[in-house]
Amino acid sequence: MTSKTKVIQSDLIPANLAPIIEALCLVSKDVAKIIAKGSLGQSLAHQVGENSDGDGQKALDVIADDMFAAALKETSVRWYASEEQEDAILLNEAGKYALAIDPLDGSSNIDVNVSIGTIFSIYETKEGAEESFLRPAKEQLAGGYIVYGPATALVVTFGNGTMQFVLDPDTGAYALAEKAMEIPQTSKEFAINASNYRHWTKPVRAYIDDCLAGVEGPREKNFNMRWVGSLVAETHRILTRGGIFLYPRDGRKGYENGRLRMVYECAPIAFVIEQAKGRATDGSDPIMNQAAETLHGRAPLVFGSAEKVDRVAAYHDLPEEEVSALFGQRGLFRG
Ligand SMILES: O=P(O)(O)OC[C@H]1O[C@](O)(COP(=O)(O)O)[C@@H](O)[C@@H]1O
Ligand SMILES: [Mg+2]
Ligand SMILES: [Mg+2]
Repeated sequence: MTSKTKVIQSDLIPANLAPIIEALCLVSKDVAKIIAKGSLGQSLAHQVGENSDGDGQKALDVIADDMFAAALKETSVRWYASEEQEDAILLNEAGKYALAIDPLDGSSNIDVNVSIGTIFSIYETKEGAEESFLRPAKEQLAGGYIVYGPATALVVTFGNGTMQFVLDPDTGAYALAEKAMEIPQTSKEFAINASNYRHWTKPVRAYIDDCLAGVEGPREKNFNMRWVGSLVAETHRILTRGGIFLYPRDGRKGYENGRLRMVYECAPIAFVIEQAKGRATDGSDPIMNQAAETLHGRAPLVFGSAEKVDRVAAYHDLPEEEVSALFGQRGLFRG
């Protein structure tokens, strides 16, 4: 990329947010290079600490966080809230925006060469940090992610559809690949960490049981399962070929609201999905209408093809006796 060409050039990016998106793209190129060096480069996967959510902090979590914070300090971002920092930090006193970020999502995959990513969310800033981030997800100005996979791609929405830009290794710039992504409405794939089956609530167990029952069960068709352990990778797959993702609340201590954090994971992913004509709920109610109570507060997350997400909500609405019934007696809409 010559110094003249911008890292991302598109009239589809609102002018007021372009400098922030450019900063995210420039840092993402450096993060992609660090990841691409793998074990030839600095060690990325060893634990260097613990974040406020009690997760082990990998070296790359912290490296990426430092890189994004430093670059965004030069933009109009006033508050910077990160998975890797206890509290939001003041970057630019005069900044107009509040940015929340999961600098490195899918950390358990860093050392096994599986796709990982960065998730971000942008709001109009308010005076204080809490009021800037603890607000309904539908107030986001922008939401998106960068996935570091076989291709490095930026998927972003500003409220007028979901766009995909791909990093062209030949030019070193992100180029528009899709102007309006739409989630395919039919798919036979579901994504859930099935090892937690015994901890799930009855509606979620019933929904998965009925998928597993295949053609012999009430769904009368067979399904396939995927679980990458990287939210951005699952999101990208579902945006591209449909399906449903579930990280529900479960009975484990600390998982009363699932594992994913509202401010820098659920809210931006919900925004991207809804703008691609999909659906994102906590199992029953839209994520976009909800606000986190604390910066690292969690929310159960179910998203994907609208009909599938609606079906999960219907399981939550079933009377207790019907949920517990063996599959086949459920009064659910057929199809
Ligand atoms: O290991 P589990 O319980 O299956 O959870 C996997 C989920 O955890 C996450 O890795 C959490 O994100 P971080 O890696 O940023 O902490 C998601 O990307 C992924 O969907
Ligand atoms: Mg994450
Ligand atoms: Mg993370």
